Amino acid sequence: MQVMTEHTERDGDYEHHGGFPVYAADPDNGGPHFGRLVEALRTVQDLAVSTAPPPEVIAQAAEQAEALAALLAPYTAPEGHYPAGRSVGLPGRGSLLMLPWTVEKFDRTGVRSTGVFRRYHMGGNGAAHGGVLPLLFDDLFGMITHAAGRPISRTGYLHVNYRKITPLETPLVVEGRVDRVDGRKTFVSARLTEPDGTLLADAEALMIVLLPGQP
Ligand SMILES: CCCCC/C=C\C/C=C\C/C=C\C/C=C\CCCC(=O)SCCNC(=O)CCNC(=O)[C@H](O)C(C)(C)COP(=O)(O)OP(=O)(O)OC[C@H]1O[C@@H](n2cnc3c(N)ncnc32)[C@H](O)[C@@H]1OP(=O)(O)O
Repeated sequence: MQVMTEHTERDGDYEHHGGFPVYAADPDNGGPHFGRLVEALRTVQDLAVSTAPPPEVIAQAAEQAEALAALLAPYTAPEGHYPAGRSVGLPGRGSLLMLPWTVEKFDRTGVRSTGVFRRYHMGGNGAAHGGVLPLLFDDLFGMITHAAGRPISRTGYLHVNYRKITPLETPLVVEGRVDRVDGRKTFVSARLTEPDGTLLADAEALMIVLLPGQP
């Protein structure tokens, strides 16, 4: 996947991306063990919201979690200088915040991503939490805008239509594109479906190109 593509219609300003620093993808995806660490942490997240261990096991888990945090804490780095969010070869670009989905198509005509919602993403009665769908769509819309060669943009609005209960642990597809461009405004839309095409949710959003210096 190409990142920070070279140029667009706002050529002169493009390198500034508003007030954003220029990010680059991590070509090593965080090195040989990073993907494994992120996957293990995701499994811990799944278990943290779905297990009921006895107090002595909780105490042991707390100690191990505290030890892990102490191990990593000395290596805190500035934004854009850690692999999370920049490892485009990993699910969710290696960011625990993002859904662990895999980008399958990334070009000017749109972006498609596939994956599952896991136990961690559950809302009520076995279905995906309503809040994780906007997260999926928002990140997709950022990628769509980027893949279309637009400078860094922020979401002005994001509208989600929940059409059907979104299941967990079921392979799903999300795909979207730029519908229209009007100056700084990029209008985008996307659909979340089951592999057989059953529509679960659709969304539309307005992405607004940042002006120089805008945060
Ligand atoms: C990080 C990547 C690392 C590399 C890894 C590799 C690959 C990754 C791939 C892709 C990812 C790449 C990049 C993604 C990076 C960053 C994306 C971050 C996205 C976000 O983090 S997103 C967070 C939620 N987002 C906000 O936090 C926005 C808060 N907000 C504001 O910051 C301002 O609001 C702002 C600046 C957006 C606009 O403010 P402003 O003052 O400059 O402009 P203004 O208000 O004049 O709007 C201009 C025109 O939009 C119309 N308009 C505005 N809002 C509207 C609305 N709601 N409905 C209808 N129309 C609306 C106006 O009516 C006017 O229209 P007109 O010109 O026609 O009059």
